[in-house]
Amino acid sequence: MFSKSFKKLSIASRNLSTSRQNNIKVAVAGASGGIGQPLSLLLKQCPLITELSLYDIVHTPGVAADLSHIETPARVNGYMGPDQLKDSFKGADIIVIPAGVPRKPGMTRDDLFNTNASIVRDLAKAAAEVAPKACLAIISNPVNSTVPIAAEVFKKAGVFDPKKIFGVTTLDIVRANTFIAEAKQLNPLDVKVPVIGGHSGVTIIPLISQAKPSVLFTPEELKPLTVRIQEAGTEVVKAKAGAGSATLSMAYAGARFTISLIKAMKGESNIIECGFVQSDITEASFFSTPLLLGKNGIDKNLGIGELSPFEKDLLKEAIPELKKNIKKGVDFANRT
Ligand SMILES: NC(=O)c1ccc[n+]([C@@H]2O[C@H](COP(=O)([O-])OP(=O)(O)OC[C@H]3O[C@@H](n4cnc5c(N)ncnc54)[C@H](O)[C@@H]3O)[C@@H](O)[C@H]2O)c1
Ligand SMILES: O=C(O)C[C@H](O)C(=O)O
Repeated sequence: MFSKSFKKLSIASRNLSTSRQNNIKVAVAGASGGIGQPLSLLLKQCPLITELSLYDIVHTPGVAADLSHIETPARVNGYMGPDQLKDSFKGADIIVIPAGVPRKPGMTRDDLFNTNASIVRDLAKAAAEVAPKACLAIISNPVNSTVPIAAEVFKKAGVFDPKKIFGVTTLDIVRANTFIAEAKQLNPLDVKVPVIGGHSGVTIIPLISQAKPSVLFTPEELKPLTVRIQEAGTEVVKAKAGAGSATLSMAYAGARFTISLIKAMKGESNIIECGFVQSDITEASFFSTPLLLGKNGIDKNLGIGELSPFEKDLLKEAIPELKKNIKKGVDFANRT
């Protein structure tokens, strides 16, 4: 009798200590927003997450109370306002940042710089202080500049690890997969298209020549398809007519990227996602490529592979714009 209950107890405590080792805390900054709320909902559904920390300058108590009733393991805590920022990030394994203003029709992503640069800088400062080993997944636009800002902040604090700061470009891949599946009548779940470069206009470079399964387009088809992928964000901004930009598809893409990071952290092999990271693959010091993810962020940058002549031209056009966007972010971080 005694030995049976002792056995039960020791199994229970073994399970508890395994689950302690397996704790994954994800913080979302901007959690009350158009992206933040559905992203937090999708993350709450992920059984691998044990703590979901929701930070925003408004409304997080309500969002957290609402999500906390969902019957999944993640404990949900809401934090509101700058006084609670560091508590929300403390101990996080991953910090996802969709904080900041979205575009309205007629605006470029770069037009968001004046507002969003300082928001990302301040969030990165807090992360560098209380969660320097966390992976950062930055969604806030302009991604081509906000990622270099966060990296500079981490460098200044002496805690920069280039394997752990990512700009989330997953939505570009999701769109490329969807549009190509539509064009070729394939199941979108079977299509995988790498999209490299950055996350705005001509810096978005879909590598359709590397699509899996392999697909063929005439030059007359390839050009408009590429432009549609590059301008898909604007397509949504126009359709929303002043009510913001992509939120639901971005929440899906952000959750996909975050859950891939978690799976890799937990030792699952062959987890590959594109991400905008510090890079020496091209002349641009930050560049998105397929990345093999591991226990500590990037295991290996998989590079750009063989480009078609059409894609080489896209790359040539993207580099000057990317370099300009990156410099703007770096200069801002060093000035302020
Ligand atoms: N990377 C991508 O592919 C991609 C896709 C879509 C949108 N975005 C970008 O994501 C950002 C957010 O878009 P959205 O539609 O969710 O906007 P939104 O306005 O609906 O939500 C933004 C949220 O950020 C919060 N916020 C503002 N300042 C903050 C601060 N200092 N700290 C914490 N939270 C703060 C706001 O209170 C709000 O809840 C925009 O910059 C948008 O351009 C990026
Ligand atoms: O287009 C935008 O402004 C938002 C986002 O970057 C997107 O690609 O949908």
